[in-house]
Amino acid sequence: MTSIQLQNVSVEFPIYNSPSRSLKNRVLSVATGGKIERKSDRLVVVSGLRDVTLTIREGERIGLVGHNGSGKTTLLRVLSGIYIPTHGEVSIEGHCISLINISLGIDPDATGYENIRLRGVMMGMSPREIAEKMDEIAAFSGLGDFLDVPFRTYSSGMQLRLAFATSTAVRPEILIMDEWLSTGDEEFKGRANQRMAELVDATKILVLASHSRQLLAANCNRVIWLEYGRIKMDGAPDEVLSAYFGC
Ligand SMILES: Nc1ncnc2c1ncn2[C@@H]1O[C@H](COP(=O)(O)OP(=O)(O)OP(=O)(O)O)[C@@H](O)[C@H]1O
Repeated sequence: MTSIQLQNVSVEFPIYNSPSRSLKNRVLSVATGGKIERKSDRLVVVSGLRDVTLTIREGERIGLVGHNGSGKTTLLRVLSGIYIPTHGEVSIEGHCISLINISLGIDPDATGYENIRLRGVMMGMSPREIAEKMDEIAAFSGLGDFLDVPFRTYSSGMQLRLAFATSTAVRPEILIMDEWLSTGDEEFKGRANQRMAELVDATKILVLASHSRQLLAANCNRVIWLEYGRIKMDGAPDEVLSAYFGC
């Protein structure tokens, strides 16, 4: 059964070389959603997440909301295995793909085809799976003969087409996103939107962080509001989004 379980998870970023003496000797809540704490004379830490306990089950489409610095990206990175919590336990059952950075693994000097392989490996695809999907990814990218030349010669739109086509070629059980990926010119955008909708439909658990009420209301069946790295509210989208957006 696909599931995610977080037990008392905290993520702290120690700040070395910080002007710690200029920070007051107490917890500082900044105007945004972040928190800086002076632990001792020598140690200043920024809290990303604080004591988060959370269970996500199959079928749930989770939306994350919160002010800048409230911990949304930190949580997505913990779920993607990029950050190991400073405290607490994370247990993830199911094949998980993160679309937080779709250009991760891309080598500017490698060709389009080589980059499809590199990115495929980064996402945990086997060489055989990559070979099976190669034609479909190449066709979806619409890059034609450009796939034989180095990535660095592509326009920024072409680079995104390649990263998008490759990153959305797998069907994970758990999908982690921080935006609705939509890229390219009008023609590509239409196809990209459809591909994203199919990907989200096929996934068993979605975790999507966004500042867009419309996007969260359209795609989520549960919304979690983070503030200062903690869960402030967790419930039905209508209820949480109304409370967060204030209407
Ligand atoms: N690499 C890092 N080093 C130090 N502090 C960090 C790091 N990454 C995040 N933080 C801190 O952790 C807190 C949470 O940041 P995070 O990026 O998770 O917020 P967010 O909710 O995604 O914000 P936004 O809406 O602006 O993207 C912030 O106070 C931030 O300063």
